[in-house]
Amino acid sequence: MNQAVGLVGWRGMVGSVLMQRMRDENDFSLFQPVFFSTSNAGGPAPRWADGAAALQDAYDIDALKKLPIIVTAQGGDYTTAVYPKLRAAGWDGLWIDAASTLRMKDDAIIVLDPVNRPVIDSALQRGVKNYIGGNCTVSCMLMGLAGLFNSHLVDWMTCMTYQAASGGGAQHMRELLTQFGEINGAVKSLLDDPASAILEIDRGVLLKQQDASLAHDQFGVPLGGSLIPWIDKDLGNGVSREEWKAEAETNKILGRGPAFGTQSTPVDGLCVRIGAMRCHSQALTIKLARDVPVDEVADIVREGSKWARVVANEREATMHELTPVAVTGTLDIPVGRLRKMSMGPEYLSAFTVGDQLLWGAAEPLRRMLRIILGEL
Ligand SMILES: NC(=O)C1=CN([C@@H]2O[C@H](COP(=O)(O)OP(=O)(O)OC[C@H]3O[C@@H](n4cnc5c(N)ncnc54)[C@H](OP(=O)(O)O)[C@@H]3O)[C@@H](O)[C@H]2O)C=CC1
Ligand SMILES: N[C@@H](CC(=O)OP(=O)(O)O)C(=O)O
Repeated sequence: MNQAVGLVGWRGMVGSVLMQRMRDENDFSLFQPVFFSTSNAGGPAPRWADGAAALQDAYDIDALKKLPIIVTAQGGDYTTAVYPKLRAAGWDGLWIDAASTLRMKDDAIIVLDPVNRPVIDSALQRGVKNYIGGNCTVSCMLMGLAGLFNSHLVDWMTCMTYQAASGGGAQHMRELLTQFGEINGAVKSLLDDPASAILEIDRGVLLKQQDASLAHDQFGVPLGGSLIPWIDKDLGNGVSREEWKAEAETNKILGRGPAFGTQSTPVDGLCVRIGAMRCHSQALTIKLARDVPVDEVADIVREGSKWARVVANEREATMHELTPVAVTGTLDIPVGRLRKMSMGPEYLSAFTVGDQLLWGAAEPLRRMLRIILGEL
């Protein structure tokens, strides 16, 4: 019989995308799933999981302990509450997790195998037990630029992000759409009248955005028709936690930095929430280690991973291929706007887009499970 694998958080937003990808790729033929729930122990397993037993209690350490592998997309609070107890109870299994809680721990690897398979393989050989998905923005960026990083062509990089509502979770996506709807409703009669003045419509929009009644429980402020240049916690030094992750996680994924006896590659920028649904986009300035012609850069990007796709730096291609609308629901990571900047021949601009629920969350986890099962 196949190995048993515990699945926690399978019905959440990230978990649902993960389950769909696993079904699409026939992953369930490789293991016996044991489904857990934090809210409905004893309830039925998902309808599509033929023959799976009833849901087990995701807080039951004895039940979890029986599994050699646990995959969780339940969230950081769950990991914080359960993981230490499980290890304290002597559990020696493999923990695959979407949450950031354990990411930077010394005994954890950040998984993004198309970029860092050697780091993963070496960890498995050493007996490392914790394999954690990276921050969505970092993972999507590296899936696009793996070629340049792994060729040691990046001296430093700035990333200015345009992050989707989904990064905050399902309720944030709903709130964004509710805001758009409320704003539209506030000026609908004016919009329907071709003779109305645009500045009157604009005033109506602003009034609604500034109205305390506009839905804002999740974001705290209006996002529809606006943006929020701060994501995640305030580290107290002018840097947001999302911005801090860029350098910390990029280097850890690549196996670089003092912990690996090498220098870190500086990666820094500003992280901004915008009104996109589930694709994170990033404008990058890359200081190349040497002057590499743009067509060579394009080849290196293309060869960096099977999913990186170079978009010609032309208006039509950019408008149709380098947007959240074009990328949502696909594993493609388009990289475009490749050109040398006026600062000099070693300064390269790039723009990339990635579905943050796929490469940014679910895909690295299911691939890690396949690696462990010897199927990738
Ligand atoms: N959102 C994102 O973009 C990313 C999130 N992550 C990480 O993944 C983890 C999970 O995030 P996310 O999937 O957004 O969280 P969700 O809030 O969508 O799901 C988490 C859990 O909430 C419970 N839940 C309660 N009500 C519902 C409902 N109506 N529908 C579905 N589930 C419900 C489920 O647990 P139960 O079945 O036990 O009741 C579910 O597993 C977090 O740690 C996050 O940091 C990582 C990368 C990106
Ligand atoms: N913080 C990310 C989403 C996320 O879950 O990131 P992390 O896995 O690093 O906590 C965003 O808001 O877009």
